[in-house]
Amino acid sequence: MDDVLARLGEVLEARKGAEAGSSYVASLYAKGEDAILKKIGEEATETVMAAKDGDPERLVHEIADLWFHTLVLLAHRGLGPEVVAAELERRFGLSGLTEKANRDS
Ligand SMILES: N=c1c2ncn([C@@H]3O[C@H](COP(=O)(O)OP(=O)(O)OP(=O)(O)O)[C@@H](O)[C@H]3O)c2ncn1[C@@H]1O[C@H](COP(=O)(O)O)[C@@H](O)[C@H]1O
Repeated sequence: MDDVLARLGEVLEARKGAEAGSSYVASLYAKGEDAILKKIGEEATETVMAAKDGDPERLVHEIADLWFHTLVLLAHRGLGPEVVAAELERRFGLSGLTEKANRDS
């Protein structure tokens, strides 16, 4: 899983050098950050609607769209998926320590 996110992050970084209109991501960068934020808002709404709808395939599709557009935002800000992975890992480590402390007390 880390690998596909890392490879996608590299493609998103490389698209910064692409001509506007040459690809979906290049076009989104050219429209500016507000356009990326708008897509994130739309995909978040579509995720909620898919969850209410109850179709698991549609839910996975919409969450993939949501993750994808958040990765585009990160890349636009000069960041890669590894920064979010590191933050989640840090939290997981903290919660692991808390659980261990509770067990040991
Ligand atoms: N993973 C994705 C990906 N997920 C979703 N999307 C696009 O995100 C958009 C989702 O928007 P919507 O659901 O609103 O669908 P839509 O109505 O077609 O989109 P809009 O016209 O409203 O923008 C669609 O156009 C999808 O094609 C993606 N576009 C690209 N990628 C990956 O990003 C890489 C770079 O993409 P390109 O720059 O297009 O080569 C590719 O190799 C892919 O791996």
